[in-house]
Amino acid sequence: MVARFGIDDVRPQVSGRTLPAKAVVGEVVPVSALVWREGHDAIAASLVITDPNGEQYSIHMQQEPYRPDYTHAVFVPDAQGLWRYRVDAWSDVMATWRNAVTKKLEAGQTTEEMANDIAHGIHLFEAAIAQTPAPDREVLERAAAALDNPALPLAERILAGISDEVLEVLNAFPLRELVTHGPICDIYVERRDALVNSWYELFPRSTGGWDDEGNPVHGTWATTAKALDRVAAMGFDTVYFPPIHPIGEINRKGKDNTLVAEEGDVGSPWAIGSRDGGHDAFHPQLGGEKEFCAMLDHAHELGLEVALDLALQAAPDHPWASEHPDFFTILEDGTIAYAENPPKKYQDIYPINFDNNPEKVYEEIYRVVMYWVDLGIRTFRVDNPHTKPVNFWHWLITRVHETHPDVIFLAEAFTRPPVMYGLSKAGFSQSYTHFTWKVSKSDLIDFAEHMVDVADVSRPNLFVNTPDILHASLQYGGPAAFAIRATLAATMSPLWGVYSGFELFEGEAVAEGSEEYNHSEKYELRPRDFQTALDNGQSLEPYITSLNRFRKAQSALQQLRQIRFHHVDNDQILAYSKVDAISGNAVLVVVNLDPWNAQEGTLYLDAPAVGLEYGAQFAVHDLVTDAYYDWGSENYVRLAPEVNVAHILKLPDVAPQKREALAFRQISDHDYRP
Ligand SMILES: O=P(O)(O)O[C@H]1O[C@H](CO)[C@@H](O[C@H]2O[C@H](CO)[C@@H](O)[C@H](O)[C@H]2O)[C@H](O)[C@H]1O
Repeated sequence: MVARFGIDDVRPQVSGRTLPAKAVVGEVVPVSALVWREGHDAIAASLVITDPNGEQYSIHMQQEPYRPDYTHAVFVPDAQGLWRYRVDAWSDVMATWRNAVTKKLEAGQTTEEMANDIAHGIHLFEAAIAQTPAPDREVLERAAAALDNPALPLAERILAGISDEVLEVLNAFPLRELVTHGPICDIYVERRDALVNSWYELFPRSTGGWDDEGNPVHGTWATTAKALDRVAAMGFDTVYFPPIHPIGEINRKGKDNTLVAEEGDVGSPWAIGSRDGGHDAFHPQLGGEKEFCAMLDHAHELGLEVALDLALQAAPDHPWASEHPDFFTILEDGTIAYAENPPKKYQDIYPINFDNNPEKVYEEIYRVVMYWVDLGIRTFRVDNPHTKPVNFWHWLITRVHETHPDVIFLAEAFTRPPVMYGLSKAGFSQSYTHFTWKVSKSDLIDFAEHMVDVADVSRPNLFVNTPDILHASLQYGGPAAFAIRATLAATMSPLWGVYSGFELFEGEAVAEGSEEYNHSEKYELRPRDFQTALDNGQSLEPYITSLNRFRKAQSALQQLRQIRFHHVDNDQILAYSKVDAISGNAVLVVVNLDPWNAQEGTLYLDAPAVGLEYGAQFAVHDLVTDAYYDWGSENYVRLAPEVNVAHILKLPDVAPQKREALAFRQISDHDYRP
């Protein structure tokens, strides 16, 4: 249906409004729309918000000065749950009148010539007064009285009706005619940790240290608890454990992914299930529920959240294989096919067939998830979600959120963008990304700008490494490469992650051209001596701790919806700023992407992008070195990797009146989606 006024390209909206957009509590959510009408009369728009309790309020939307069809507003949800919003367009009769009388006055028209305008204005004020509560009403009453006073000079009468004071009241209590409702859009608001969080991955079984002969000892929940102290001290928020369940013995993998395990090989923890139990059981050497809960209590005391792995597959000796053969695909020869993620082969696991007996499979997985939720787990890292049906994930996440809306699901979806974003749309709170493979300046810029573009749909968790991904830049870049990647991940996105060993600069691949670690922890115990490395000054721990501290102190680094790149005349130096539209906090990050050589250049600051005037002179504070510099629009920068790979500069806070505009991403005419 064609309505009275045009309301197009309303954002955010996801999949034709069939799914909610994403936000978290306290996040600045920009809403925009194209709002238009015929002729020259004024049109205005309101953002009508409904919170999860059904309370409604409305925000006046701003028109872009030179493109009046483009309107925007921001709002900040303050509670978890499903929010709704709508853009309403309406005839702004007061603005139409203001525009007419201003022009006529400027053209020198007389009181007689403007008699109809004055009479019309008085009627409009009467209508506005009738709907405006005291004390604001009195502002309008005074203006109406002046307008209606023939003893006053014409200019004085008109100016009383168009004063800033009157405008302010009319913005708060607009006089709307021909109100046209836009479509209703949903926004699902999660807790803040879904957006702002730093993750650390460790294998609990590797926390046992060594015996007297120097052989690794299998970790327990008690040794894991001890390991958490260091993780918390580095400022991480979430510690993620690969699967903690019994590991299959049939087809168990040996060291470095060999297909035959030797005596004593511990196997891959993703090969879940054995005679000791399946997805709701503990690996017997780690300890049972009581010990696990003690570890969990300790984590919570440290302010750490524990994330578990949800890997929906089964070792051939998983209880499901005998109790629920209908969970799997039986081949013509009666065997079950092992799993693959081409070209990788997972000979030690069976993939689940979600279509054989969906009701039973779905319920069993829900039961497993709720077992862990009931023990106090609120975050799951989901293994390979892109190899399972998306409608299953939507069902599972929605069902879990019905009783536990605070549960966060991170999708390990290293896959094609439509699949990655499809999973996010279906309900995943966060997603792994292709960040590990983005190393050049241009790739990083494209990647980061794209993150902002899809912020309504997907929250990227930038892991610098994983047990599967040791990128070549870390294999050949030396310690500075680790510092560079950590800086980028920790400052580009409010979510970042580190897999253990990164701080020790572990960078040896199993083979030339491979991204697999040598002596991969996926197949053997890997205790680490973090303290000696730290004592010898051979650890990235202090820098990682600083990065996490900066992230907590600088709210600009806690938002995903805004990033601006600044030109540097050197392809090895990347500069970007981030601004928090609520506090005005602004940070500029300058990174040397070359781990081996000092790089220098001139940085041309896009001053308005950080709320400054062109040509402004100001002081910046380098959080990394604690140095202060005087900066302007052109700045010499030099970064030597053996000293520092980056400046993380605190800029002057953005003035309150400029903040909202910076939060709002300008839609270009090219970007217009009819
Ligand atoms: O397939 P991805 O690259 O996304 O990797 C994830 O899932 C894998 C399968 O669960 C997992 O692979 C590891 O466990 C397998 C099962 O035990 C084993 O066969 C593989 O050799 C081992 O790498 C991978 O670690 C996980 O991140």
